Amino acid sequence: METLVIYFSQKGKTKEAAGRIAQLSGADLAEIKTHKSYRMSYRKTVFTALKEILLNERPELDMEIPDISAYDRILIGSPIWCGTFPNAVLSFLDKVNLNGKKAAIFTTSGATEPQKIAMKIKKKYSAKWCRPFNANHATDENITDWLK
Ligand SMILES: Cc1cc2nc3c(=O)[nH]c(=O)nc-3n(C[C@H](O)[C@H](O)[C@H](O)COP(=O)(O)O)c2cc1C
Repeated sequence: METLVIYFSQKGKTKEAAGRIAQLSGADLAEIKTHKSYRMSYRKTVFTALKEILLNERPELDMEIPDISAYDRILIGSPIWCGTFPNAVLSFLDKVNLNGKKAAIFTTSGATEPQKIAMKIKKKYSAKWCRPFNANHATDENITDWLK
């Protein structure tokens, strides 16, 4: 099965999880990059994230959109910001067609679990959605189990 792991990460935790998931699944790995930089303090990130959520913004992407048609399975990784996905991830999801693809989300967070976000994403974007995965403290065994 051809798999793409695509992730957004501000501080590197999701990036690290994405790298391990890609390695263990033999997937291609790509990063969601935005024109605007999120290199900012925690406080400013909270402010920025809330503004983007409230205004339903879609930060402009600064990346080549991978050719989704080349993949059977898309694994989307993201930190949880203010209980949801950073809007940059929605900018990406708006640009691709996951219809008919197996897809799943994985998250890193302080504590929030990915299930509620997964429900929201499932309602908005059509795909064959699989079980979401909390990548906080995930061992290789946890990842391999999830990938089955
Ligand atoms: C703006 C902002 C909002 C956050 N909101 C939440 C939250 O609602 N729930 C939670 O458990 N963690 C929250 N966190 C913590 C991040 O999800 C966590 O640190 C994540 O692993 C960061 O991933 P990264 O290193 O890939 O950027 C938030 C962090 C930031 C910067």
